[in-house]
Amino acid sequence: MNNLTAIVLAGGQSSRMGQDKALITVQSVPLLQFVCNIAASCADTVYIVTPWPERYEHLVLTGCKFLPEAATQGPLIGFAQGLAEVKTEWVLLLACDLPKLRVEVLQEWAANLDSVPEEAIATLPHHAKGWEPLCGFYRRRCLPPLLEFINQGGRSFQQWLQHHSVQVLSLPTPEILFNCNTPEDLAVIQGEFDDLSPNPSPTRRGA
Ligand SMILES: Nc1nc2c(ncn2[C@@H]2O[C@H](COP(=O)(O)OP(=O)(O)OP(=O)(O)O)[C@@H](O)[C@H]2O)c(=O)[nH]1
Ligand SMILES: [Mg+2]
Repeated sequence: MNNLTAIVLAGGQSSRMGQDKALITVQSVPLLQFVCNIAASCADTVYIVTPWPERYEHLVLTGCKFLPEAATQGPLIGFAQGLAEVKTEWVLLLACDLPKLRVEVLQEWAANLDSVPEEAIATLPHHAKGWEPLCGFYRRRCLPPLLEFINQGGRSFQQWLQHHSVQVLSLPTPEILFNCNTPEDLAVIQGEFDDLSPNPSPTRRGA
């Protein structure tokens, strides 16, 4: 299809949510399944990096392959583990808690990877708090500097990216990065989808 692999990270503690975010359903679809299906529409190979693949075996994850981790050591280490398997020049990295991700936006970004300057190791959205490292593209050749950073004790994407050239990905709407971390975030997203439904719940509409 193209020269792209995707890595979906699904090994977080979900401590703010209080239950595994990967299995939370939005419009009846578990979040991990939603994100992986979008990833599979953009990339030939999709790896799911997680310490607990058995939790997700019942999901419909066509064309996706689990890469089991020994333990949760944070997203940067999970990414490095996935990246070690990648054979393509570019990899799309995604969190599993992005309920507003849009396939057409990722496909458009993927179609423009050829125009990213050679010196950039990644192309990512940027917002007020810095880079959005878990919804963007990295060059496979960033693995050696990433491993060096990790071996020196580094665990933060923001700190690692500070040392490198990164190209900004333009966002058609910041909404697609909506991160579902807490029960309040979940209530917001479920409320929005309820409002779009042809038969909105009478309790939400109120009198
Ligand atoms: N494979 C893997 N993924 C991780 C790890 N830590 C976080 N992630 C993933 O990284 C993404 C972003 O995680 P966060 O939203 O920051 O948080 P979280 O750890 O899942 O949840 P909190 O405990 O509430 O911070 C999610 O897709 C997580 O599943 C890890 O150790 N391994
Ligand atoms: Mg998150």
